[in-house]
Amino acid sequence: MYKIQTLNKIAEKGLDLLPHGQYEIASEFNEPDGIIVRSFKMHEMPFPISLKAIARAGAGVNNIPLERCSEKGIVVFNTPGANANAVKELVLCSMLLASRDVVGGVAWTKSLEAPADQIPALVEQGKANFAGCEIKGKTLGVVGLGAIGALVAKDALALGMNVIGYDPYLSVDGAWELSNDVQKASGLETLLKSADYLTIHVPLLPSTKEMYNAEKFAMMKPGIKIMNFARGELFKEDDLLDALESGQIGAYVTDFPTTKLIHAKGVIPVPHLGASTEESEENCAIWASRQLKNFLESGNIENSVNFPTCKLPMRKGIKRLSIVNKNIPNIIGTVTSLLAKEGINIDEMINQSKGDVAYMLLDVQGEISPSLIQALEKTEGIRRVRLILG
Ligand SMILES: NC(=O)C1=CN([C@@H]2O[C@H](COP(=O)(O)OP(=O)(O)OC[C@H]3O[C@@H](n4cnc5c(N)ncnc54)[C@H](O)[C@@H]3O)[C@@H](O)[C@H]2O)C=CC1
Ligand SMILES: O=C(O)C(=O)COP(=O)(O)O
Repeated sequence: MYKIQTLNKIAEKGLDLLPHGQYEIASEFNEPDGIIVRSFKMHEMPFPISLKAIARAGAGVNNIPLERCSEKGIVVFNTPGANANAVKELVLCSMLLASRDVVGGVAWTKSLEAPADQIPALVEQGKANFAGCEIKGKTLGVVGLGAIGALVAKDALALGMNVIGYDPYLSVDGAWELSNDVQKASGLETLLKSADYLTIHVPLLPSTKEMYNAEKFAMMKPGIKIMNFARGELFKEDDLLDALESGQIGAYVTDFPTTKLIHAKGVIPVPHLGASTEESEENCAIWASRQLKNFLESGNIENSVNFPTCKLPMRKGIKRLSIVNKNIPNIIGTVTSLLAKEGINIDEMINQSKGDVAYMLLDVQGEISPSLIQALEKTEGIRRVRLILG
């Protein structure tokens, strides 16, 4: 029986893929085999030895201590793309909210207290306070052209905007997805100088933290409208507040409100709703559950954040060793000689590495004794050994 701990509410359609009798699912476990999480912050959480994998039902993994997971042989998955349409739709909506003061206008209308026959006249008198501009013909800068950025770029073109994009690490698949009509910025500065609207879709990493600061704001067109549905920490908050106050930034729609931002001039705070649609929650939960199930039952890894892709076909009756190790010389030799000493034959094997982490799967014939597992576990550089029976 595999124990799966859910740290956030996870859509039932995903959890239903983990059959009762084989999986036990609860929000609290002392020794879970796997965790499914959304935005719960896991940095302070201790990880028991039983924990083999974490599936993030979503894209951003900055809430997960990836380095500690790799050191402990815990595989982390995410589901980039599964919630991209939901975020894209809210970004498009936010671009309109930043252009037309619908938020202020609705609040003002709801505050009107007058006899019913006077409301239409009051509305006509007051509406001039909420007028705005159109997005057609304006230039949208999209930073990060992955799952979300590419969708936003495509739909902004369809709405008649000029779109300029920047992503120095764009994958080949990502490049195929991208419309030819998106202008490719030669550098971030070029994009920042030409954009009337800016939307950011990059992960929060040490290299992207507070990347948007006073120096960058000074490059932008005065009054630029910014949408941040990526992560709040991408912006240096005090610089942002100054730029909003001075009007250098005209509007800032953020999915990551903070105490200081909520009431600041030009801010439209959204309570982290980017991925909160029924469709996206189900997609993410289904994808996360599938990845976790596949890994626990076969040892196969696909689309992990901290591990290489590594898979062998799974068959009934197979005896498989799944071994996580440090990516250092001689481990494969040590493993194969330990197996040979016990008369274990290797039918098939695969070894892959990603940075400091390496992973191997060995389909074997022969008796795998607890003492052999212990000997493997004691080998220097080996972080985790698991026997999987097909
Ligand atoms: N508000 C919400 O509810 C949601 C927020 N997000 C956030 O949006 C981010 C992006 O999500 P996806 O598009 O699904 O991820 P993705 O992995 O498909 O795309 C990210 C893109 O950013 C690019 N990139 C990385 N560093 C960059 C840099 N310094 N400059 C320019 N481009 C850079 C990568 O090459 C990649 O193409 C996530 O990491 C997450 O933080 C994602 C989903 C929901
Ligand atoms: O997928 C992401 O990166 C998100 O920010 C979505 O977060 P959530 O799953 O809605 O808590």
